[in-house]
Amino acid sequence: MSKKHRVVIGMSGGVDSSVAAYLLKQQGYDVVGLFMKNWEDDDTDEYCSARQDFLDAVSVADVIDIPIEVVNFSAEYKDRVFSHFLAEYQAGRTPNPDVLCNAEIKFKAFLDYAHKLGADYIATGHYAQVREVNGVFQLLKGEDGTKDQSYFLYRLNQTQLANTLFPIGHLYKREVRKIAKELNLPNFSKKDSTGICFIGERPFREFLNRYLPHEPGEIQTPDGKVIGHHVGLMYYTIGQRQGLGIGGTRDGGDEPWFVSAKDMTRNVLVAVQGHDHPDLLRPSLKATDLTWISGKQPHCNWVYAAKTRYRQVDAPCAITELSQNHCQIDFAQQQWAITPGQSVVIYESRVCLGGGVITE
Ligand SMILES: Nc1ncnc2c1ncn2[C@@H]1O[C@H](COP(=O)(O)OP(=O)(O)OP(=O)(O)O)[C@@H](O)[C@H]1O
Repeated sequence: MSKKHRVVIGMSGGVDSSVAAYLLKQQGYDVVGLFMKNWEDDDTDEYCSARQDFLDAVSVADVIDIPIEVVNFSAEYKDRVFSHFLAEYQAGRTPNPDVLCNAEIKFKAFLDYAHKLGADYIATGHYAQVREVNGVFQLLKGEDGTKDQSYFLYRLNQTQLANTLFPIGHLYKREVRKIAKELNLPNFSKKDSTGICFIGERPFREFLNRYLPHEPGEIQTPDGKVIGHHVGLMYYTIGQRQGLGIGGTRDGGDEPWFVSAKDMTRNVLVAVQGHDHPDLLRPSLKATDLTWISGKQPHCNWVYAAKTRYRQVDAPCAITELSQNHCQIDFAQQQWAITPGQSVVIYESRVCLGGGVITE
C-alpha cells in the first residue's frame, strides 16, 4: 500500500476545524492537529479564550483519535502582524489583521512548521475552496455564501494554495454543525469566534490605548462647524455611527451622524448627518500593495466585482492599473463608507482573483 499523505491541520478548538480534521481522517489522510498560540496573555485575562480553545482542540483530537501539537508563533505574530496593525491605526487607517495573519502566520509560519513535521499539505477550517485549472491554482468562495471567508485569504499565492486543503469549503455551516453533533464532538454547540483574534471581546478603545498615545480633538461638519469632541482619531472608522456622542443639533434634525473623514493634520473628525449623505458615497477607490493569486494582474474590464469590506455584496467594478503596485477601481454604483486600510478584494464570479489595500 502506498504511504498515506500527511496533513497538518490548524485546530482552533472551534467547530469548523474540528469537523475539517474529522473529514480528512475519513478520507484516509495521516492527520496531525496543530494548535497555534499567537498571542501572549496571562491565563487570568478574562477576555483571552486561548486556554479554553486549546483544551477544546485537545478533547476533539482525542475523540477523533489524531495526535495534536502546540506551536507558539506569538513572536512572529507581533513582528509581522501586530506591529503593522498598530502602525496603520496610528496613521488613521483601519487595518484588517486577519488578512495579514493568514498571509504571514496561518499560511506561512504554519506552512513552514508543518513541512518540518513531514506534511504534504496543511489544512484549515476556512469556508473557501481551491481548484486547479491548467496548472494554475484558483481560490474559490466557500459554497456557503453567508460564511464565505475568501475575502480574508486573497493574499495567498500559488505555492500556498498548492499546499492547502479546505475540507469544509464545499459544506454549509449547518451541515458542519450537524456532523459535529452526530460525532458528539465536545464543542458541537460552541459559539463562532468573533472579532479580531487577539482582541476578542475586550473593549477595543482600552486595548488600543495600551499601545498608542491618543489625542482628543473636535468633531466638525464638512463646513467646519464644531458639533462635538472625539477622544482620539484612531478610535474611529469611516461610516461609524455609534459612540460619537453627538446628540441632535440645533439645526440638524433627528438623523444619525456618521464619520465621513479623519483629518489627521488638524486632528479633526468629520461627521455628516444621514446614512445616505453624499460624502459617504464614492464612485471609485485607489488601492496599493496589490497581490494576485494567479501571479498576474487581471485585465481592465467590467467583468469583475469587488468587496471593500467583509460581509458586503459583490459590487460590479473595473480595474485600471495606475502603476506597478497601484490601481484604481471604478464601481458601477457608488459605494458606501470606503475605508482606507481595509482590503478591496476582486472576484470574477466565484473565483477570488486577489486585491489590495485601500488608500483613498
Ligand atoms: N489558534 C489556532 N490554532 C490553529 N489553527 C487555527 C487557530 N485559529 C484559527 N485556526 C485555523 O484557521 C481557521 C479559520 O480561523 P477562524 O478564526 O476564522 O475560525 P472559524 O472560522 O471560527 O473556525 P473554527 O470554528 O475552526 O474556529 C480555523 O478553522 C483553523 O483551521
